[in-house]
Amino acid sequence: MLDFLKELPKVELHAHLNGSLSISTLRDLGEKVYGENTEEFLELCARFIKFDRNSKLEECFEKFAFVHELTSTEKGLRYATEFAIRDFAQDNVQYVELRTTPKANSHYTRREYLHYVVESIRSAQTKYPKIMVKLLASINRAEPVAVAEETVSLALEFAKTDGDIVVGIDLSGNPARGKFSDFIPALRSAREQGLKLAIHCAEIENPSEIKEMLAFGMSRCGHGTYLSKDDLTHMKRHNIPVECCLTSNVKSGTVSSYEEHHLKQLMEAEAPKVLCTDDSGVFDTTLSMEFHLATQTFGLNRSQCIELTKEAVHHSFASSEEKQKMLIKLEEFLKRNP
Ligand SMILES: CNc1ncnc2c1ncn2[C@@H]1O[C@H](COP(=O)(O)O)[C@@H](O)[C@H]1O
Ligand SMILES: [Zn+2]
Repeated sequence: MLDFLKELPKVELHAHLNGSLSISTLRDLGEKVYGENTEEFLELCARFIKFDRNSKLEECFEKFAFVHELTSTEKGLRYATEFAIRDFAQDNVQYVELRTTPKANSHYTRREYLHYVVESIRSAQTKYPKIMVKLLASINRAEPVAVAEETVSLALEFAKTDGDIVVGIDLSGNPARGKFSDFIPALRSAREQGLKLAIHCAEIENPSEIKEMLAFGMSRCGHGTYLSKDDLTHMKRHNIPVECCLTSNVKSGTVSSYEEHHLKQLMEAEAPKVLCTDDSGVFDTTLSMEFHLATQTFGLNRSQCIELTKEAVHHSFASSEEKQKMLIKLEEFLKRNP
């Protein structure tokens, strides 16, 4: 089964750039950025992917500081983007929607951050022509609304010049921070001007915020862990897929075990869903492994894995021609693996 899943031309819709660098890629990046990997750096890499049974979501957000340091220069950021794409391509992901929070520091502005990422995506497309890459600009809800407004206006600007790559906005960051309603005007303006919205919703228990988010609407829902039965009916009626990230949820402690993952409820309710990695680096996983976990835990068979991939094609922010291309790749794969 794992071989079949590794070969499957998969579609990844929920991947944070700075969270998607595998441990060996972090070492590659360390060498590029610092010239060598010191013992101390290797120790930090090992600690980066370490979780214990009592790990909490809060700890994940502290972990990102380590990669953010590595990508705090133009060089680091460009390499990180290329390496993340390389890792997905190696796992036979045929389409990935990366998302990343534009940052500003002494080396770059938020506009330059996006520019470097978009340029690296373009050059990676030449180097790894089998994978198609899109980008969502992330709003970190722990940051001020003014930053969110700047992110939206930059995403709109890039959507004009690089509309084949920049397709939407993601709302993410520590769900215990910030107030969703404060971000509504920025998100609404993005949507009205043609950007798609993927929103981290119900990653933790917060019924009033979930209500606000569902009333506002979204193209896709990140995690959806604490959606009620009625909410699932809403998702089904409005054809909003839940981006399920099994390892992320279990390792960060928002779901207590794989068996209890809400993918089961989503399947039973026949509600839209997609399998994703979230942060394949931090959570030390791959999309193939996420599918494998789903087959092991919930008994999904090969054709259900294909159906899930088709659902991902359908819910991607790709153009209809691009979706058609993905489906053809799937058909070709099926012919080789009847
Ligand atoms: C574990 N569940 C999660 N829930 C919410 N937000 C998350 C996340 N995992 C990652 N991020 C968001 O993505 C950033 C890292 O990638 P970028 O620097 O943007 O490329 C994190 O700092 C956080 O804001
Ligand atoms: Zn996420």
